[in-house]
Order: sequence, then structure tokens, then C-alpha cells
Amino acid sequence: MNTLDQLVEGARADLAVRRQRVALAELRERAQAARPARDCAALLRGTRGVRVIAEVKRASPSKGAFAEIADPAALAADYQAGGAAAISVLTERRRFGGSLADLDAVAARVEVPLLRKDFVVDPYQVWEARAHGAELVLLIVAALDQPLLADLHALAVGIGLTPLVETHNEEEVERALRAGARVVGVNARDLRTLEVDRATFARLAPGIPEGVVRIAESGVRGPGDVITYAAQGADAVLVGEAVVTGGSPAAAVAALVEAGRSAPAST
Ligand SMILES: O=P(O)(O)OC[C@@H](O)[C@@H](O)c1c[nH]c2ccccc12
Repeated sequence: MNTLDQLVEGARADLAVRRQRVALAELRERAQAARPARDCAALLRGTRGVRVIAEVKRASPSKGAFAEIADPAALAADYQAGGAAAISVLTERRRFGGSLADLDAVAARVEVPLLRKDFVVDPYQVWEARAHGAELVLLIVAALDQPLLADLHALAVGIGLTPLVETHNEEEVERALRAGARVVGVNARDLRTLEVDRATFARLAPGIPEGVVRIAESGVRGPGDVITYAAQGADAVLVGEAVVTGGSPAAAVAALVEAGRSAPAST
């Protein structure tokens, strides 16, 4: 089984436990009581420069554990202070060390939109995202067949969430667009093999139409990579490891934001 298959299997097993504890009806009530979600596609579109989405990330399948993060809300507040346009919170427990409790804590502290980052394969998880304060939800094309991708996308949009639809090759971009994606992520890391190829964004970006938000994900090491992605047409970059493992997360984010702001527009 490849890594992505393992992650999806683990996410399904954890989901089965949560489903026993919290009924869908209860989640829906909490989702309806949540504050109104904003149109995050509009917020992320880089009319002037590239936006930065910073991620709360303790561990990864490729690196193992690399950051303690005892207080995810404090880290998120640092990201916000550094100028992050949105914050990604990993809620996958087994390999990334995240949880919905992290998402709750971050939601209580910051104003910027939150992305629920997980292996979403069931409508229940989309409702959970909204109930726990997210305004964006990750949908990974490689983990979903086309009807399920389209259904989850429609559900997310229907309850006010902005889906970030993650792709890794041309066929997945085509499927993302067919499902109605307005925000497309290009992951430089292949979740099946965990290999990073930073040329992926440049290859796929031309196939993502004008008007659809393009996000370069994974493997951003610093301001230089932000400038490169800006020139290739990125509206935003999604960065985890580089902003958690440096000394000051706020300063690390600020340096990326500054690079994104001053980067020459691609068009
Ligand atoms: O830590 P990095 O290399 O900056 O990557 C962040 C983010 O792109 C990565 O965590 C990620 C991208 N897509 C995912 C899907 C699931 C889990 C994690 C991810």
C-alpha cells in the first residue's frame, strides 16, 4: 500500500470512532451556529503579489516529528502577526500529530481564515471542518474518485466552505476543474511516494485557468522559492516545515510575505 492509501485508511478508522461519539445532526447544528464563512477564493487571489498560507504542523510521514508545538494557538497568532493570509491546521493524528482540538484552539485565537488539512473522504469530515471553525477544507483529488470529489466539493460550497482542491498532475487538475474547483493547489510532494519535485507547479499552472486561484504547496524553503512561484503565476504558497522549524515563526512568515509582496507579477 502506498503512503496516501495508508493515510486514507487511517483517517477512515479515526473517523469511525468520532462518528460514534458525535452524531452528524449535532455537528450540523454546531456548523450552523459557527460564524459566517468568507469567500476565501477572493481573499487568496494575489492581485498584488503572492499570499502566504502558514501551516500548524508537528510531524510528517517523510520527516517524522520535527516540532513540539505545545500551544498551536500561540503559533497561529505568530503566523497572523507575520502577515499570513490564512492558516492551515493539520488535523490528521497518526502521521502528522494533529487534531480537531488544534483547530478549535486556533479558531478561538485568530481572525484569518483557517484551512482544515486532513484526508477528507466523507461528508462527515466536511461538516466537522465547518463545526470546528474552518473556512477552507482540503480535498485531495488523488484520494477521491470523481463522483465523491464532486459531491464533497458541492457539499463544502453549500455550507459556506471554500474547498482547496489539491492536485499533483495534469489529469488531477482536469478533474479538480471538472468538480468545480475555484481554488486549486499543486502539491510538489507526491503523496504516494513522498518525493518532492518543485518543477510540478510550473508544469501544471498553465493548465489552471485565469480566475481560478493557484496555490503552490510543499517544499517552500524560503523567500527565494516564493519569488520563483510568483513568477510562475502562483496566487499563494502553502508552507509548513520552513515556518515551524526556524527560530521565529512570525519572522519566518514575515520574510515570505515580504518576498511575495515584492515579487513581480507573472502577467
Ligand atoms: O511542510 P511543507 O513542505 O512546507 O508542506 C506544507 C504542506 O504543503 C503539506 O503539509 C501538505 C500538502 N498537502 C498535504 C496533504 C495532506 C497533508 C499535508 C499536506
